[in-house]
Amino acid sequence: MSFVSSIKRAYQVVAIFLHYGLDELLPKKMTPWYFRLWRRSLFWLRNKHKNKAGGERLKLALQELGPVYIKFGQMLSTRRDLLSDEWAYELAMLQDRVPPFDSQLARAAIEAELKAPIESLFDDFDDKPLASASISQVHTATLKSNGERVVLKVLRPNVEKQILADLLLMSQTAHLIDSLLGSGNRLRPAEVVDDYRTTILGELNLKLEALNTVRLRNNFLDSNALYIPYVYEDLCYPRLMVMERIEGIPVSDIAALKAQGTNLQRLAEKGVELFFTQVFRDNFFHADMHPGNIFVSRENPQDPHYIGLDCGIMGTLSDTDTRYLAENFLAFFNRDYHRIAQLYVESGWVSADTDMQAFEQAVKVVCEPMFNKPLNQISFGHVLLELFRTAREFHIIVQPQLVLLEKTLLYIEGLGRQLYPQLDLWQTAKPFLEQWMAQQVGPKAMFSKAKKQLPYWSDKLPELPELIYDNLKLGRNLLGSQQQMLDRYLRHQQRSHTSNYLLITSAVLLICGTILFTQDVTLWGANACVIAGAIIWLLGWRSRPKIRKF
Ligand SMILES: Nc1ncnc2c1ncn2[C@@H]1O[C@H](COP(=O)(O)OP(=O)(O)OP(=O)(O)O)[C@@H](O)[C@H]1O
Repeated sequence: MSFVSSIKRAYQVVAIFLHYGLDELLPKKMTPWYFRLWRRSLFWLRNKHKNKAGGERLKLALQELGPVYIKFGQMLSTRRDLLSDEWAYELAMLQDRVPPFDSQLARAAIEAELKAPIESLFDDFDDKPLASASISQVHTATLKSNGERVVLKVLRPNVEKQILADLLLMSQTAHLIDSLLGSGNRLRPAEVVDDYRTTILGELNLKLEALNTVRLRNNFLDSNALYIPYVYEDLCYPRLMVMERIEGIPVSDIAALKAQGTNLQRLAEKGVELFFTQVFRDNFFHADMHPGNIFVSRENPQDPHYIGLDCGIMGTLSDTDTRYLAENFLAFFNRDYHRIAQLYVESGWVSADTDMQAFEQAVKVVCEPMFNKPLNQISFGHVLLELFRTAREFHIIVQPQLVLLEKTLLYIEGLGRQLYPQLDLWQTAKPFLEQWMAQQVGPKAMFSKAKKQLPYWSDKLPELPELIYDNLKLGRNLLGSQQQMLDRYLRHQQRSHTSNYLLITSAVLLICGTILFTQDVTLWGANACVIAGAIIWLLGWRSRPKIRKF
């Protein structure tokens, strides 16, 4: 995007914000005189939606700004602890109720990927979209080959271009703010935008999303907590994905869940279990768990299960990070901030020269007010966020995967508390984490790790005699060539000694000859010394070893 179009887009963003009067929603203390002056200088951009409530205005503004802002709104909608119910409800509407795009464009995009007419593979393709979301649009159809009801998810036209342009603008603004705030600022908007960039770009390849969906589905095939729809892999492309159509109640529709008598406590607890299972058992977690992607099955309301969609953004952690994260949770649940600070160092998240006492003190400042509350009132996602922020002050670069995880925890927690406000994350998570830790250390863990390696060894075992023979042969050849090298080296050393000895002798004789010449004592003696010195020098020179590699 050129500089001019960047400026144009920046103006558009500001204009939309002001047209929806979002500046009026800022608290007075956040609007210093220069902000008010700047606002007045843009007097022609008036609030055109005075009659609408704040939440609705924010929703409409984000919607008009496009996918990048819509996703941001979705992220916000889960934070019921930060937003009023009315605002959260409005932002939750962003999830799958974005105005649809022309179905002819959708048809053209689908057929371009399939390289065939829709009717050749599907019956009853519905031109009216089932849902129209920020990145894609979803149409229903029936698969000709097996008569199954499916959905076709197709990317919005030009969505990549729009997203990249917006990200560039966001990143330019963030860098500008960064440099205005100086190096000591806690906000680091550029870092936030970079994280967000990685996340949102991952959503733009539906082929990748299809692969993620298959992997997550396989992890939960036998689960009574999560169902992931079947994906028709051979009908998936970068801009198109075909999968089983699911039926369920959107998790944010609490009224419908209550109406069918869903056990909300069980549902909230299952959400927490799912988070820990994905992170610790599978090390592959859904990192975009906003309510628009989660449905609840209508079957068995007393022991309900979730249905998960949209696996565009998935996270994984390294083994070490997973282990330290688990310990971190346990230390946190045990209210041991000394251990928390220590774990940051042990895990390598903090450099060894960090002022540990100061860091521990900072961790204490974050954790102590939390520890005074009952566990069911603590937001763990929020605490983790604060810990990462503290870590940043100590120049710790928190890896994007951990940030992704922290956001997921925020979602899960927001969702869980929305379903069941008394949700005690600790009671639900503790047994899981303790069991996991027990599996990681001790003889049982060693045994299970050895068991994990078993298929590898059973695969390699038949090759073992051949490998031993090859290695012995290699060893023998190596020994032979080493012996040759040693002989050559010794000969070289010997020649070098002889040559040095002769050259030194010749130098002595030449010096003696020169002295005898100057003394005018015996001319024949001086001549003999010089001649002998010259001959010996020649011999020494000739016997020099040649420079060679061994
Ligand atoms: N397999 C499916 N069966 C039934 N409905 C589906 C299915 N997949 C998607 N949908 C509907 O389409 C909506 C959008 O799908 P999805 O979340 O995958 O799209 P998206 O563009 O990635 O959206 P966002 O990024 O806003 O989450 C879902 O909220 C759901 O209502």
